[in-house]
Amino acid sequence: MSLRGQTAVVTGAVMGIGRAMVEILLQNDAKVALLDVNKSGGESLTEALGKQYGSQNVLFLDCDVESEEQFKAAFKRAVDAFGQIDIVFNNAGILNEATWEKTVSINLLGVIRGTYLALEHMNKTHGGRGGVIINTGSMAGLGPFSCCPVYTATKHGVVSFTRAMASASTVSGYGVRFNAVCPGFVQTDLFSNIPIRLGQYSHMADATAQLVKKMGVITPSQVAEAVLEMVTDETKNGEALMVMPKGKEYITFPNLISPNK
Ligand SMILES: NC(=O)C1=CN([C@@H]2O[C@H](COP(=O)(O)OP(=O)(O)OC[C@H]3O[C@@H](n4cnc5c(N)ncnc54)[C@H](O)[C@@H]3O)[C@@H](O)[C@H]2O)C=CC1
Ligand SMILES: CCCCCC(=O)/C=C/C=C\C/C=C\C/C=C\CCCC(=O)O
Repeated sequence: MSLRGQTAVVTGAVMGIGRAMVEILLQNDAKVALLDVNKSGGESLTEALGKQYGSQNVLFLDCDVESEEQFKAAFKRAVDAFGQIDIVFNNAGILNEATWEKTVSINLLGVIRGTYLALEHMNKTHGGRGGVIINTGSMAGLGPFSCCPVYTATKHGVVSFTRAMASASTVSGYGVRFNAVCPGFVQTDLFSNIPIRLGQYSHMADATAQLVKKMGVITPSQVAEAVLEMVTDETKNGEALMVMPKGKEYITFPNLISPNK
């Protein structure tokens, strides 16, 4: 499937799931702006990707999603370089229950900030040409993950925000689809040094390791393939797609509130 002529912005693009998404977008002929706080890693990755996919198709932008100023400037530079933005993957996230305010700031506020800034360029009611925004949730955004209450709260926030924005977009005619990807355990850097990341809940690390053994672990590429499906399938809006070793599943939620009823 070709995304030729389409431009994507990916946050948390240098490692893990974000990096896998960058690669699958480039393999499908999109142009990609990589946003990350890891400047040296981002520059060397972009140089390598430029050699493989063409330097005109890939751009690194040093950007902390906690900073409105840096994020706004990064979107502007992506538009200046590529002409428009069609696909946004708000993916940057951390797991740290000790620095829990930062976890909220990156995982939830960063996604909201990235969504609103993206809409400034994509919203059809403001001269944009529409597109799709995918936000990274987690299985922890669908049910409680007891060793990480704050991380769980941020991911529930991401899933709910995404679904509410999908509905708002439909009602308001933004022409932008919104979906959340909800992976189980993924083999990335975030999945290392667990006791430190759990802070006051580090005593639950062993019990969680049992859960990991039971549920299994997936690769970043498996997540990227699931995200690509929601990018390209124009029928998908307001979805939360769970990605697990046993496969993918679109989650059915109770229909408690609908503006159309
Ligand atoms: N690894 C896992 O088991 C799972 C991860 N997730 C979510 O997937 C997303 C990506 O996580 P991973 O790839 O696993 O992590 P990772 O640690 O491998 O990669 C995260 C990337 O985000 C960047 N980043 C961190 N803070 C940033 C900031 N303030 N601004 C911009 N970039 C920043 C890092 O430099 C890094 O390149 C996160 O939202 C995470 O919560 C969801 C489910 C499972
Ligand atoms: C069921 C909820 C899945 C949520 C996944 C998620 O968003 C992030 C998970 C990140 C880390 C997992 C946290 C604790 C894992 C505990 C031990 C890991 C043991 C690793 C090992 O080497 O076996």
